[in-house]
Amino acid sequence: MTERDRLDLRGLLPPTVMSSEQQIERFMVDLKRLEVHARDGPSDPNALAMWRILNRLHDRNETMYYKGLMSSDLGRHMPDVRWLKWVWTCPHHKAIRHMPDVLIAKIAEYAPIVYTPTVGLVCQNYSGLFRRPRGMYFSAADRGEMMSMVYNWPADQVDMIVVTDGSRILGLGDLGIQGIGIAIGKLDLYVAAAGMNPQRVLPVMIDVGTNNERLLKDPLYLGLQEHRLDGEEYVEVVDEFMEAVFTRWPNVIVQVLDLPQFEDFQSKWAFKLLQRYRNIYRMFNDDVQGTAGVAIAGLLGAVRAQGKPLIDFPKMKIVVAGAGSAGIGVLNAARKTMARMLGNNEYAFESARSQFWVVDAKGLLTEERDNIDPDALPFARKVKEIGRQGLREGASLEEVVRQVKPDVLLGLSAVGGLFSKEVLEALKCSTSTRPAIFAMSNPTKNAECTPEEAFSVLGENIIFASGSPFKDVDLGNGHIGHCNQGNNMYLFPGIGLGTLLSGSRIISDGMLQAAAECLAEYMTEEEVLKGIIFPPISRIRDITKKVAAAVVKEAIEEDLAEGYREMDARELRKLNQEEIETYVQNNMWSPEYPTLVYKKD
Ligand SMILES: NC(=O)c1ccc[n+]([C@@H]2O[C@H](COP(=O)([O-])OP(=O)(O)OC[C@H]3O[C@@H](n4cnc5c(N)ncnc54)[C@H](O)[C@@H]3O)[C@@H](O)[C@H]2O)c1
Ligand SMILES: O=C(O)C[C@H](O)C(=O)O
Ligand SMILES: [Mg+2]
Repeated sequence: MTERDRLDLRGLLPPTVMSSEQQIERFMVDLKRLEVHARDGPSDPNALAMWRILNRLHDRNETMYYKGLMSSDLGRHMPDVRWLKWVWTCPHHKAIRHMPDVLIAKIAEYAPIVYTPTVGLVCQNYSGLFRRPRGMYFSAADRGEMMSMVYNWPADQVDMIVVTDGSRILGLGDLGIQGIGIAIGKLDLYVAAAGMNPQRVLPVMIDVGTNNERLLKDPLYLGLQEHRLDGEEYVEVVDEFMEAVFTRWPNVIVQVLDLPQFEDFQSKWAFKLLQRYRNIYRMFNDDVQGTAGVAIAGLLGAVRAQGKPLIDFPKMKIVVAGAGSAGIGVLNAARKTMARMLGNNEYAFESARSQFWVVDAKGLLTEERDNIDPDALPFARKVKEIGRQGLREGASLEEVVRQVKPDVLLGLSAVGGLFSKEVLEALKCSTSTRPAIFAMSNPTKNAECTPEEAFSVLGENIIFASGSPFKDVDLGNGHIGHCNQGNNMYLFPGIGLGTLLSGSRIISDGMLQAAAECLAEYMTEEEVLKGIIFPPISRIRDITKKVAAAVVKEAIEEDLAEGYREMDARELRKLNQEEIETYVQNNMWSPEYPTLVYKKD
């Protein structure tokens, strides 16, 4: 550590210091792991190999990497991965610069590699995959040092930070320091979808230990090998980190903006930290707030897909499986949206509550539950009420679905296959003309059901969305069962960009709501009636631009917008809708080489 401090490297490398022997062993074990995956793997070795190749390109040539991810028509010209192999074998960096068009790829093809689901596999294997550092590591061992070590980061400007403590990575549990992979993957979307400048994004891992016994015993694990800090000690570390990054990158004079997104924290901390920081710092929690917005857009899409007016949303009966950060975030937002439609008063808020049934690991949640989580408490059903519905505390998901006959079954449980054949059969009793199934857990194997399973049990008259990408289903009668990807990726890049460009000091509920409404309105009536309620990922840059514009507009209306660079608050207020979109568009980074040498013809 003394050597790292002399070289100003604190925080730029994972906390564990390894000998060269250990480094070689780590490399060899990682090499072998590919074989193991190939032999017995449910994991996809091909996806992991593609990630490695892309990652090397990311390290070597950022412009080319993002150009590859962002453009939209490789599919037609280059339907396979030949270009990646070519990049890999090309020895001359300069040669790449002269052949940009060859390297154009499409985001729909590569998002599943750099983001969900492959990013999950990457996190699970990150200690082995680690080659070059990317991002910063603030560990429990750095307490008292954070204010100075934050200056070790080489960039003077940082627009966007994605930070995780690795405690709940997708549906994969505690992956400790290896969770930094998700911060890197999310920031790839900030660049590719929102046009954030890759030089000004910072992935961060707060390493407060891990409770994953396998990692605690793994000699090649790169993080702190101690149990997680808890309570006040934990909060102190996160406080120190927040203070350090906001001290180095305040936004007033130098117009440098930073904006952290909290990602994949255990729910017990997610809500506490959100309440602690959201009114002081410009931050948001993607799993709580981003997911909620995407789910609201999906739920409103499901109402439209039944040919009903949006005002019918408060009549929907919704069963939610999973009451963690994502589930509770969705429940709160859906309840508020219903209440707003019903008159926005206390009575409306109270009556909206009765549209939800929450099933967690212990079954149906009621007021009879011992040690009830305070965040889930508002959604615990009254015993008398559910008695009349033939239900009880702890009733199984299947029973709940059978008795409630819901319009929507939404999963954020991280339990793959939870929507079993029996549960889907029970949904046949739904009183809806077109029930909706949202199997939102990630990665792929954690999805509550696949689209094939849903369409095969329930037939074609359903709406289906999943968190990870699946292919549409050929229903065999000339019809296609559409599989939507309901993932917070449709919102977080736009929320980040919109906040940055508005110059708002906080991210208000109104700004989040505007983002969700923008996504909900994005699909045309015709698309929605076909069951297409979310855009395809190939349109992510366009939807992100619109979401960002909606966030800027709302910040202006709420008088929160303080402006960005030459666009001060007064100028911002003069812009109409179209001009706001142009302003957003003009501030999106594109992967082009800057001209360094000008030559007269
Ligand atoms: N699609 C998206 O955009 C999106 C966004 C955020 C989270 N997610 C996914 O949602 C999942 C949950 O995330 P989280 O942060 O809320 O996790 P979490 O650990 O905070 O919560 C998980 C919840 O699921 C419940 N659960 C466990 N077993 C269950 C069972 N058998 N039946 C019903 N409920 C059960 C738990 O009791 C808990 O309430 C993860 O897989 C994550 O990838 C998806
Ligand atoms: O990372 C994703 O794909 C979505 C979400 O943030 C999750 O935690 O699953
Ligand atoms: Mg997440």
